[in-house]
Amino acid sequence: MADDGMLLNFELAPDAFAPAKKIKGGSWKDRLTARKSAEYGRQKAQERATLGKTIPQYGEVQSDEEELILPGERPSKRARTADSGESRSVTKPRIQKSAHRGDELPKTNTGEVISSLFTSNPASTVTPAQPAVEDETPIEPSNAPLNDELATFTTLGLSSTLASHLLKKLDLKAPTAIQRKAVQQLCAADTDAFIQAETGSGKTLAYLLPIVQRISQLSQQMKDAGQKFTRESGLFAIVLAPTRELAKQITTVLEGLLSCCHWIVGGIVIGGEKKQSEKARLRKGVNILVATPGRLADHINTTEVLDVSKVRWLVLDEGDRLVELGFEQDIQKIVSVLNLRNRKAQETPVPGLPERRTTVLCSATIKANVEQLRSIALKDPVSIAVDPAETNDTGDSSALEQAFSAPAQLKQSYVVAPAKQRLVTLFAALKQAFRRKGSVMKCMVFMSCADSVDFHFELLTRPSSTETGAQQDGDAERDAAQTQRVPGANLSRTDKIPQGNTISDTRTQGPATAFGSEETPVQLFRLHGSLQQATRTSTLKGFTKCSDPAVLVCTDVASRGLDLPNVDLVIEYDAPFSKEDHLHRVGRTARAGKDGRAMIFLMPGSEEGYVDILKEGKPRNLTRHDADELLKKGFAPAAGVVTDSSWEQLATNWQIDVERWASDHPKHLEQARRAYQSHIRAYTTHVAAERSIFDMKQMHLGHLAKAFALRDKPGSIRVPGQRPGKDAGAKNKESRRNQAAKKAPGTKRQRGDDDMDVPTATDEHDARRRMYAKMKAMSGASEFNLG
Ligand SMILES: Nc1ncnc2c1ncn2[C@@H]1O[C@H](COP(=O)(O)OP(=O)(O)OP(=O)(O)O)[C@@H](O)[C@H]1O
Repeated sequence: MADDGMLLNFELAPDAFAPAKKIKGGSWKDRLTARKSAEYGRQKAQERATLGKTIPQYGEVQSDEEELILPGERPSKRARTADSGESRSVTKPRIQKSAHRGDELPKTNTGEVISSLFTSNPASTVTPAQPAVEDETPIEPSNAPLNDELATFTTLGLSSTLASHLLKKLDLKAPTAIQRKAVQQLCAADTDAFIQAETGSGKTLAYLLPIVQRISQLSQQMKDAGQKFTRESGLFAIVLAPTRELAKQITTVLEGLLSCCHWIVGGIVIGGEKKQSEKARLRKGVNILVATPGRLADHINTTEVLDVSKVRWLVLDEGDRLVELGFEQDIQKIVSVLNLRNRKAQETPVPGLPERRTTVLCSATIKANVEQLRSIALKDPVSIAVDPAETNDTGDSSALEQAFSAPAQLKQSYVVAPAKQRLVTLFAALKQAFRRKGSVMKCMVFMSCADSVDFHFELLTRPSSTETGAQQDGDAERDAAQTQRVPGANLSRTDKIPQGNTISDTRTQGPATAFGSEETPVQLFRLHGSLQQATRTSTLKGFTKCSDPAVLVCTDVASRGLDLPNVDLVIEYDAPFSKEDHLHRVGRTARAGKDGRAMIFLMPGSEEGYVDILKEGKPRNLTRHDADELLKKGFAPAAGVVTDSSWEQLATNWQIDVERWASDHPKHLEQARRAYQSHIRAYTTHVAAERSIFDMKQMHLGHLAKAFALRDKPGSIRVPGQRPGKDAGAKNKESRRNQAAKKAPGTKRQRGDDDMDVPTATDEHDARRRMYAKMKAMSGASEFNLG
C-alpha cells in the first residue's frame, strides 16, 4: 500500500511502461550507445514530467550535476584546488552575470554556479623575459637546396640522364647539403652508412638517388655482358619504413625517379593491403621494394617466389622509430635471411653486382636505441651528416644524438595555458590563424591519442549553435543532438540515432564549423592509426589536395617522414612523448627551405620546464604566448574592438556551448569521457627523463576535464571498455609506480600489473617501446597505431 502512495506522487511519462525496444545490429559499442540514448531520453522525459523542468535554451547555463550543490545538501568538505575558492554552489538556473576575472563564478538564476574559465588557475612559474614579439629578421633556411653554382646533380656522380630528369621533369635544380654528401658517398663506395639530417632536408632522395644510379649502372653492365635487364632480373634493393603512409610516400618518390629508366621496376608491400595482390606483383618481379618490416617478414616466410639473394642495398628509414615500434625482431629476421641467401647467390654472380650489401640507416634523429639496429644490420658504418663536426664521426650514436636540430627558418612558440583554458585557447589559436584569408593554408594539430583526435574532430565540426535540428547533410546523429536544443521539440531522440558507427570509422573530413567562416571556409580532417588503411590513405589525400584552408587533427602516426605540401602551421596541442618526436612533428612544416611556424601548448607549472628541452633543438627564435593573449585575439569581434570583459564573456559562452553540446547527447559525452581518460593514460607515457615535467601528480584532473567539455567529477568518469577515471589519479599512479619499482627489471608482469600505465623497466627505451605496444593493444589497432 505504501508503494501505491508513493506512485501517486509521480506523474509518469506516457511511455514509462512501454517495453524497452530491443536494439539489434551494429557493434556492441553502437548498441550500448543506442541503449544509453534511449535511457537518457526516458529519464529526461520523466524529469520534465515530475519537475516541470524545461529543456534549457541555447545560451542558458545548464545545471552542472557534478559541480553543483543543491539546496539542503552539505557543501563539499574541501575546495577542489589548494588555492581556490572554486566552484561550489547554490541553485539558480540562469546566468546572472558573466564570468569576469576575479568574479566568484557565473551564477544561474536558481543560484547554481559552474566552474569559471578564469578563476583558480595556477599562475605561470616563469616571468617572461621579453614581450611576445616574433623575430621578423629573415633567417637563411638550413634545409634548402644549395645555391652554390657548383652544386649540381651532375657533379655528384649521377648519370646525365638522371640529372637532367631531376632538373627537367622533377624541377629539382640543385641538391640539398645532405643529398650532396650522401649521393657522392653511396655512389662511390659500398660501405654501410648513417644518414642524419634535419627534417625536410631531402633524405628520401639522398638514399634513393644512389640506389637508382647504381641499379641503372648494373643494368648497363648486364647489357654489356649480353644479358637483358628486366623486372625478373632480381630484387636488388629494399627500403624499410615504419609506417604505411611513409612507405607509400617513398614509393611515389621512387616512381618519379624511375620514370626516366622505366626498365627498373619498383614495388611496395605494406600491411593493410591485400596480400594476394602483393604476392602477384612479387611474382611478376620487382627490382626495388619498399615495405613495412612486419609485412616483408611475412612475405619472406610465406611467399616462395620472393627471392632476396640479390639484394645489395637495404635502407632502414626512420631508424629510431623502427626500433621504438618494436620492429627489431622483424628486421633481425630480414637481415639474417638476406645474409644467408646472399652467401648462396655468390655462387652464381651477376655481372656488376657488388659483392657485399650496403645498409643505410636514416633519420632526422638518431638515438641511442639505434645501437640495437646498428648491431643487427650495420657493419663499420660511415656517418653522413651535414654538420662538418659530425662528418668524420664513425658512427658513434651518442655524438649524433647531440646533433639534431629544427630547421633554422622555423618559427617556434609556446603557449602557456592552464588546464581549464586549453580547449578554448586551441579554438582561439585556430580562429586567429584562419581569420585572414590565405595567411595559413594547412595546419596540423597533434594530439596524444586517437580518442582525443576523434573527440576534437567531432567538436570542431559540430553544427553551429544557431542551426536548428534539420541538418542539410542528413546526418541523423547531429539532428538528434541539435533537436535537444529546441524547446518543445520531440525528444524521442532514440529514433534519430543511427545504428552505424558514424564517429569512429567513416567520417574523417568535415567543415570546421567552429572556427571557419563563410568567407574563409576551413576543412577539418582527422587521422590516427585506428582507422582503416583505406580511410587513412584517402584522408591524407584529401588533406593534401584540399584547395580550401585545412586542418589535420592527428596522432603521431603523421609525425614521421610525411611530406604534406604547404603545411605552414603545426600545433602540438598535446606535448610530444619525447624531444625527438617534437622535432619530427614540427618538421612537417618549414620543409626544403620553406617558411613555417610551430606552436606547443604547455600548462603553467612543471610543464614550463619543457622550454629548456625546446631550446635543445636550437630554435633560432622561440616566442612565448599566454592564453589570455590568444583568447583576446581569437575572440576579438570582427571590428577588432576588444574590451577586457567582452573576450572573457565570449570565451565563457563558447566554453558553455561546447559543454552543453557534450552533455546534451550520450554519444558526445561518452566520446569526451573516453578522450579524457585516454589523454590521461597517454600523459603518463612521456619518457622517464621528462616525467618530472609532465607530472601526473601536478595535473588537476577536474580542470583538465573542462578541456574535454566535461562537467563530471574526475572519479566518476567511466567509459565502457576503459578503466575507471580514478585509476588515472596521481595517488593510484604513485602506488602502482612504487609497486612497479619493487619488481626487478625484466620480471614478468603479473596479471594484476597489466593495467599499469607506468613501465616497470628502468631502461627508458624499453619502457617506451612497451608503452607503444600497450597503446597499440589498447585500441586494437595495427602496427603503427600510436593512439
Ligand atoms: N634538391 C631538392 N630541391 C628542392 N626540393 C627538394 C629537393 N630534395 C627534396 N626536395 C623536397 O623536399 C621535401 C622534403 O623531402 P624529404 O621528405 O625527402 O625530406 P626528409 O629529410 O626525408 O624529411 P623527414 O626527416 O621529415 O622525413 C620534399 O617535398 C621533396 O620533394
